[in-house]
Amino acid sequence: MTNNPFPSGTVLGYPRIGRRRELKRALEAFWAGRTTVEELEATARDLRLATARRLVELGLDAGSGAVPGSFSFYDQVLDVVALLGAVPSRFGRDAGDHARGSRLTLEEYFTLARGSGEDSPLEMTKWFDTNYHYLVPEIGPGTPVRFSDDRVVQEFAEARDAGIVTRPVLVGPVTFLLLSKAADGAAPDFSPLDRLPEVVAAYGELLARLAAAGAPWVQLDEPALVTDGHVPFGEVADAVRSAYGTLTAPAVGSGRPAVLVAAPYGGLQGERGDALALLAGTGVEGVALDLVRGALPAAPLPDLASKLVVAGVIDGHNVWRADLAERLSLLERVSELGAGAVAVGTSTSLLHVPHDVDDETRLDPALAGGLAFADQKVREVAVLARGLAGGRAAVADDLAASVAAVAARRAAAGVAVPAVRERLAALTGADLDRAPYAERAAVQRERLGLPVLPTTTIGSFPQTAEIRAARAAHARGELSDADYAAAMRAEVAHVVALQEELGLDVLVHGEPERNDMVQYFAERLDGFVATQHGWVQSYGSRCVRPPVLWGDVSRPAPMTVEWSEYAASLTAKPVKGMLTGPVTILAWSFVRDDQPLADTAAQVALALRDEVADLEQAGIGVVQVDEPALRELLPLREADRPAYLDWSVRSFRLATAGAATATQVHTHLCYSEFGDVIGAIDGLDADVTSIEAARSRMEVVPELAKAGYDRGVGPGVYDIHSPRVPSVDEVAELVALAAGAIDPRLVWVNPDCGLKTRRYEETTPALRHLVEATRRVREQLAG
Ligand SMILES: Nc1nc2c(c(=O)[nH]1)N[C@@H](CNc1ccc(C(=O)N[C@@H](CCC(=O)N[C@@H](CCC(=O)N[C@@H](CCC(=O)O)C(=O)O)C(=O)O)C(=O)O)cc1)CN2
Ligand code: MET
Ligand SMILES: [Zn+2]
Repeated sequence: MTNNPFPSGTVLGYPRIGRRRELKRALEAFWAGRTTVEELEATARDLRLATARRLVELGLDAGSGAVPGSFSFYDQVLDVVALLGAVPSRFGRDAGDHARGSRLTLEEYFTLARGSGEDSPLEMTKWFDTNYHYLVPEIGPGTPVRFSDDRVVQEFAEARDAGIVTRPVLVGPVTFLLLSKAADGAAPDFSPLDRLPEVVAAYGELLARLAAAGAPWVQLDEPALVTDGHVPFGEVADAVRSAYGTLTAPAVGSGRPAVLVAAPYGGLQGERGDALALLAGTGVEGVALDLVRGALPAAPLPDLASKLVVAGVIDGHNVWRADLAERLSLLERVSELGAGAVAVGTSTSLLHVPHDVDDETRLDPALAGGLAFADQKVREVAVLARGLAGGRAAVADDLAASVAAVAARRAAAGVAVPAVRERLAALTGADLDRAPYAERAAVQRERLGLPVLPTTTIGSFPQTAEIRAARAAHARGELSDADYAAAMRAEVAHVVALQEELGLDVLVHGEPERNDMVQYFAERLDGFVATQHGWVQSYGSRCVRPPVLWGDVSRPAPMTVEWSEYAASLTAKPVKGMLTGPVTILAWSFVRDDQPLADTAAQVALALRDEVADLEQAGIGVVQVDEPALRELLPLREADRPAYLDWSVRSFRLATAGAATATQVHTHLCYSEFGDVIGAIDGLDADVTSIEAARSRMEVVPELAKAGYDRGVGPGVYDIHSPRVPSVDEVAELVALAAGAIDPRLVWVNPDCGLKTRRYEETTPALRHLVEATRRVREQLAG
C-alpha cells in the first residue's frame, strides 16, 4: 500500500447519544412503553445518518471509509455479544433461534443490559481508564457462539444508500474475550480465550458480508493490547496471531474489507511485550496508534512498510484545543517510521467528549476558544491532514490560530493563582497524618454510641422527577432561589424522616440538591466551569456533564454545610456529611494538561479539607469522602501504578487528615476490581470504608482481612444497579458472611452504592430488609 486511503484523516468513533441526547430520550421512552420499537429504530436511523452527514460536513471523505460507523443502542461490547448470539443460559434464549443464527430482538438485547424480573443483567464495569461502562460478557465452554446479527451490515448499507461509505467499528475479538468473564459453572481452568476460534469464525462471516455490501474497511478495536492485564503477554500474543492470521488469510470467503486494528488508551509497546511488532507481523492492513497517551515507536518497523498507520495525534479523551503546529511535527516523525501510508486520526473514539463547543453559549469566550469537543476535533484532524499532504504553508493560518489559542489558555487569569500555589508549597508530611486509629476509634465510639453492625446508606436517595423538574425550573429562572432551596429542604426532611422510621443508625441528607456528585462541587469551586450541553454517555442512556477544570482550584465559600446542618437539626442520630474526593473529582472532569495531575489533585484536596473543617464546626461528627474513581484512574501499565497510587492516596489524606480525632471519616468505593488497590485502600487511613461487594458475595472482605486491614468496613449488601429488592434472608446471609470473614466489630451494613438512580418503590422495602437482616445477625452474634 502506498496511497493513503483516508486523505481527509479519520476519527476512531463519534458520540452516539445525540447532540441533544436524542438517543437517551428515545431509549427511555421505549423502555417506559411510551413508544414502539419501530419508533426507536427510526430515531436511531435518523441519528446515524445525521452523524455521518455531519462528519462529512466537518471534513471527512464520504467515499473511502473515513467516516466511522460507531453507533450502538447501548454498548459496543454488548453489540458483540449480540453479533455472536452469546447469550448466557439464564436468559432462556430459544436454542432454535440461536441455531438458525437469527438476530436478537431489541427487547432481548436490552434485557441483557438491564435485566428483567428476577434475571440479573450482565455486570457493568469501567471501560479501561474511562468513566464509560461496558457490559461484561459471560462466556463458558457451552455458551452459544455463531454469527447471529447483521445489524452492522445493515447500518453500512443504510449509509451507503445515503451516499456515505462508512467504516464499521467493532470491538475486536481478542479484547472482547479478554474483557469477558468465565460463565458461572465453567471449570476453573477454562478461559474465555479458549473460544477464540469460534468467535473469529463469526467475525470472518461478518467481514465477508461487509465485503459483499461494498465496505472497503472495517475497524476492530483492541485496547486490551495497551494494558498489562491478568493474562500473560504470551497468551495474548498467541491470540492476536491466531485471530488476525485467520481473519486476513486469503482463504476466508469471497473477500473482505481491509482491516484496521485500533489501539486506543495507550501505547502498544509495553514492558511485557511489543504488541505493535506483533500486529505489524499479521496480515492486517492498518494499525491505529494512540500518540497522545502512547509514545512514538523508537525505531522504524520494517513490517509496517505495507501498512497504513492511523496516527492518533488528536486527543479523543480530553477537550483542549491542540497545538496543531506541534502535532504536525509529530506527524512528520510518524512518517519516518517507514509505514506504507500515514493518515491523521484521533487517539481514541470521540465517545468521551461532548458534541460541540459552539453549543456552549454561556462560556467565557476566552475559555471557549481553548476548547475542542468532538466536532472541533474532526476539524482539527482535517486541518492536519491537509497540512500533512500539502505542507505547512497550506494550513498556515490554522496552525497559527491554534498556537495562539493554546498560548492564551496557558496565560489566562486564574490559571496560576499565587495564593493557591503558596499554600500547596507550604504543606508538610504532618498535614497527611491523623492520630493513630486505635485512639480515634475509642474517641469516636464514645461520641457516636453506635450498635454493633451499624447501618447506613452511601449518601444519595432517589432523584425523583419532581427534584429534577424543580432544578430545571430553577435553572430556567422559573423557580426562585428561595423556592428551590425550600423544595430541596423539604426533600431533606422527608429523607431524614424516612431513615428514622426505617431505623438506620447513621443518617444522610440524601443529596437532592446535587445534579451530580462531581458537577455540584465543580459549580462551587473556582478553577472549574460547567457546560450546558456537554453530555457524555456513561452507560446505556445515562449521561454526565463532566466539568472543565481549567485553572488553579480554590473554594470561595462552604459548599455543603447548610444541607448537612439542616439534616442534623431534624434528628438526634448522627448525620454523615457527604463530599466527593479529589481523585474522583479529577477523574470525572476534563482536567488541565499543563501541570502534573498530582498537583491538581492536591489543590482540590485543600478545598475539601476546608469543607471538612467547616462541617466539623457545624457539629457534624461523621464525614464521608467518596472515591469511587480511585480504581478507575489506575494506570493501564504496571510500571506507572506505584506513582499513581502514591499521589492519589496522598490527595485523599490531604483532604481528610485535618479532621479531629473525634470525627469519623468514611470513604466509599465502587465499580472496582479491588485486588489491585487493596494496599491503597488501607493507605487512605479512613475510619470506615464502604465498598461494592454484593455481586461478588463479599469476597473483598477476606481479602482486606488478609492484607491486615483493621478499620471499619461496609461491604455493600445489595446491588443498587438493579430494581430488584433483596430479601431479608439474602441480606442476612451476606452480613453474616462479612461478620465471619473479619472482626465483626469492624463491620458496617450498607448498600453497594448511592440510591439516586432508584425509585422509592424499591428503595424503601430494600432498606427495610437491610435493617431487619442486621437485627437478626446482631441477635445471632449476641446469642
Ligand atoms: N459524573 C459521574 N460519573 C459517574 C457517576 C456519577 O454519579 N457521576 N456514577 C457512576 C455511574 N454513572 C452514572 C452516570 C450518570 C448517572 C445519571 O443518573 N445521570 C443522569 C443525569 C444526572 C444529571 O446531571 N442530572 C441533572 C440534569 C437532569 C436532566 O437531564 N434534566 C432534564 C430536565 C428535567 C426536567 O425538566 O424534568 C434536561 O436537562 O433535559 C439534574 O438533576 O439537574 C441521566 O443520565 O439522566 C448515574 C450514574 C460512575 N460514574
Ligand atoms: N455519595 C454518592 C451517592 O450516594 C456516592 C456514589 S458513588 C458513584 O450517590
Ligand atoms: Zn458508589
